[in-house]
Amino acid sequence: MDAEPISVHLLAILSWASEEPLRAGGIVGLTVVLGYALTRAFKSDPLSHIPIVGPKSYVGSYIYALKHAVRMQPAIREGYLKYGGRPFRIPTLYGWQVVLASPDLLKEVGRAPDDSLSFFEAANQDFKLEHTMAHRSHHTHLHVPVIQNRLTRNLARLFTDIREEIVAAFNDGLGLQGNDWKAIPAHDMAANVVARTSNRVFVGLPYCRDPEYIDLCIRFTLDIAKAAITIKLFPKILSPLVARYLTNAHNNLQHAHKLLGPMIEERLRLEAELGDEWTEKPNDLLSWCIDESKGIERTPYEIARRILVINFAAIHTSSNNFCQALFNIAAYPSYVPALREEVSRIVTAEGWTKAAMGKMVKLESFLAETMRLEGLNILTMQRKAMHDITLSDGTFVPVGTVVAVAADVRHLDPALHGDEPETFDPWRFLKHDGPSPADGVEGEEGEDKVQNRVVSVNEDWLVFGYGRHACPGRFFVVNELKAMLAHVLVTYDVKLMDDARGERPASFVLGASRAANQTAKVMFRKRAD
Ligand code: HEM
Repeated sequence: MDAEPISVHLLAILSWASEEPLRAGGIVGLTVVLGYALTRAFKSDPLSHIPIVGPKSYVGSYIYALKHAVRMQPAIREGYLKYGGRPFRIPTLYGWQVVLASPDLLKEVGRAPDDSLSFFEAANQDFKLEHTMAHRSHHTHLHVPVIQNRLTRNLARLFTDIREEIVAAFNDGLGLQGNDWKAIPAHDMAANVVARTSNRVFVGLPYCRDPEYIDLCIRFTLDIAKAAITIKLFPKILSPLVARYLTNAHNNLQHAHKLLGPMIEERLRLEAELGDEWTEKPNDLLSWCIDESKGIERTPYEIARRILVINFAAIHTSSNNFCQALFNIAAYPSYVPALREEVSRIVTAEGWTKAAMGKMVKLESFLAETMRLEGLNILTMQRKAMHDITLSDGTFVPVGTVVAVAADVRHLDPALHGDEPETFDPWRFLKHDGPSPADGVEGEEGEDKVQNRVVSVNEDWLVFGYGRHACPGRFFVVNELKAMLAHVLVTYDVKLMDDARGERPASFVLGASRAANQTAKVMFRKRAD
């Protein structure tokens, strides 16, 4: 199945060739519709057995696809309710999106090996990774076990560095004077603090404070997304040339090599010279990636590229969720005293440690609720069929089809997550064990527990995916996000801008992805006490 209809290529050629925008607009519009209709009309439909959401006619489904290109959520919900958890498909501008929603099928997809339902090939189709990141990082994944095992195991030891970088990054990023309020562009600030903090652990000082390197780490993900759109506008045969000359994918990789290459070279030299006697060896993700790199992976260029690949997975995912939680702190001030009390009490008793973060159950529930309602993935766990497959419910999935799991509708299902699922309830995931103060049982006090650890992966909680490709960075990032939020709560007052009129900045939704509002500002002030 070719996922890029002829119309998309025609659109590209026409819009490049024409110098009369208005007339070209009309011609392009007509061509898109005709191209799409022709593409579909002359192809047999290998997915005809999977029910469709929206109109069944060619032109009707194209108009439906255009309408839902911006917001796919209502279409997914319609399919979820209409087909009662059975697979369904939605027309998109690039072909059919097959959606799975039943717990059994999502478990099956999560467990499927990559030579059957491929995570990497689905990501490649989306982001054209073989051209934007080059094939090596796309096909080798040594960083995944490194993140999953070594990063996770070292979190307690690295926590002092994480905390130090958070404090410094907020100080530098906010630039507050005295006790005055200051309006801060929330999204950009969040990206900067997250990129610095994460890279303190990825590559260490001084690189995590180098504005040029941090800018590259933040920009890289967006450049990949833009490059993928450009590449998809042209026939596949031209992809390598388009990636090389019409996008800055290649320049970004060169840039990373220029910035990190000398340091990586020096580390490789010391490793070769001193081996196990290198007592000053940095304890960071870069060192662990070097340890695991063999043969042609073990060059400064390849290792620098791998660090960018890790940033691609880490920065925007983390900063978006931090920004969404920050908007919730600003928009729902009535919950702040309880959160502040919890953070102050635990930090006073334990200090700023990983163990202390684990005890902040109200903060964890607050973060989980933010991710449930404002998480990045409306659809998740995209997988591409590498051969014809028949799922356990009998659904036939032809080779080349991309399937995905409906995360949002499960997160909004009242049977799974309780009443009023559309409402932000920061204590939704708290459970009080034992008597509460209101019970008046003397000498006994129950304790709050969080029912849903954010790092969980199960069929009802899909923010980090599920199964063999569930996010390996989740243990790191949940600690990082909690440490950042705890720091904000006890160090700053935060409120919405006056002109927001009490309304939380709306998220930006495109297709099946959601991002925090990119332009909204939030007011910050250093707390007096
Ligand atoms: C709040 C932040 C984050 C969210 C919401 C998130 C979410 C996800 C999701 C949904 C997947 C795909 C799971 C699947 O398809 O089954 C994934 C994969 C991945 N994530 Fe994260 N992630 C976050 C942060 C991070 C961080 C900080 C790192 C690195 C330190 C990271 C590294 C990765 C990698 C390498 C993969 C690919 C795993 C594989 O190839 O098997 N992520 N993440």
